[in-house]
Amino acid sequence: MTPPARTQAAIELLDQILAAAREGGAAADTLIARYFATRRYAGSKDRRAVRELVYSAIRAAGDRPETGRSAMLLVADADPEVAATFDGSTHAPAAIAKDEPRARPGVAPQWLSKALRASGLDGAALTALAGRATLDLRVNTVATTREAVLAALPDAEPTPHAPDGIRLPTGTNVESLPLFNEGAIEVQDEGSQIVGLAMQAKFGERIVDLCAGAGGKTLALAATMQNKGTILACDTDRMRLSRLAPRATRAGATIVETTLLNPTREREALADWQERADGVLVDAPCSGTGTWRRNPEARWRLTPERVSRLQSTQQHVLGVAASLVRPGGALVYIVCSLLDAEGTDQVSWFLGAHPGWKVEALDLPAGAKHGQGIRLEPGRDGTDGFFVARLIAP
Ligand SMILES: C[S@@+](CC[C@H](N)C(=O)[O-])C[C@H]1O[C@@H](n2cnc3c(N)ncnc32)[C@H](O)[C@@H]1O
Repeated sequence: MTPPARTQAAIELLDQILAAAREGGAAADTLIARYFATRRYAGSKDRRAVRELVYSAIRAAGDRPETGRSAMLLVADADPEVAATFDGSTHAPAAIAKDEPRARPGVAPQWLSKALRASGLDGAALTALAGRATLDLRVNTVATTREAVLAALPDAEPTPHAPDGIRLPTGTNVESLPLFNEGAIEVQDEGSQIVGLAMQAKFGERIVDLCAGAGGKTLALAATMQNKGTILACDTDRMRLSRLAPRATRAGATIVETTLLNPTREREALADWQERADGVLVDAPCSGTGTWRRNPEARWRLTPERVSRLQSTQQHVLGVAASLVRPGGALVYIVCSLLDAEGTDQVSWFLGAHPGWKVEALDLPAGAKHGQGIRLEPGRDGTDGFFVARLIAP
């Protein structure tokens, strides 16, 4: 593909991504994969270049743009080489017209930037939310050591904060590495590894991972527990939860059981666990404002109504979790969001609704105190954004 044809392909893809953001359709990565599945003439360099253009345009536009072209013009404004590809030739975008409208540049839609500022993020800390993510993995210490993995992977380096983390060059095909297939490594952002440490899971304990999804944090807990004890991994999403069992098998995490929950009827399925868990992890469904480095188009999908619905779900899940914790046991609340409405405010709500519970101070390898817990920020900590708090039952 010629450089102008790559720009045109990126514009077409952006139009599809915008439509999906408006209508709740597929994620950008899925749309990019589908686009190239039917365009065999595009080689790997073309795909990489188009993908890079698409993501640069997504990162540049704060509000959801009207058209893909208006977003790509932001990239052209910053890069003369891209501007030169708007030459009107065959398969190229039309020449840029004088005063042609651009998408609004910015970190996020205005209502969201305002809410993030009110949550204490401004300037570089705000801009970093839509920056670029590193490729981090967690070493499965049940199977091996970080030193052994670093010795086997010359391109890898230790992550700066997480004790079992390694970092690989972005774009590394992790699934093709023998260590991955042997269960020695799992892709997991360094921030996700760090907030999981707040559970302080110990050898032999009984832990519930209430919102386990495909088990990213479940597997880390199993490793911390040296694969001794019990972890009950639950979720309401059958598809996500079904991905956990094969991952656990690969990692040799034999202490993990799974339970599919019916939303609003979780307590029936968890009747045997009432007040019996040493710890309950609530990695709650959230707006994901801390993960825009990976899904920058998620900024265009969020609405105030959606945040408010998520807050209700978070409170509901926190209530279910509280009923499972034994007296003196711990509830760890995590969101990959930097909005106080989903983080520290939810802890305040919980303390008001559950008399006798106390917040316990956390000492984690990164992050800083924020309200009732600890916050990790992409700008300061180089991780995805997270809020985490640890609560102790009366
Ligand atoms: C942030 S994700 C979990 C990610 C996962 N813990 C990890 O480390 O990869 C939140 C999960 O909560 C689940 N969820 C939503 N409502 C729930 C409910 N009422 N009970 C349990 N899980 C729920 C979602 O399906 C989603 O998988």
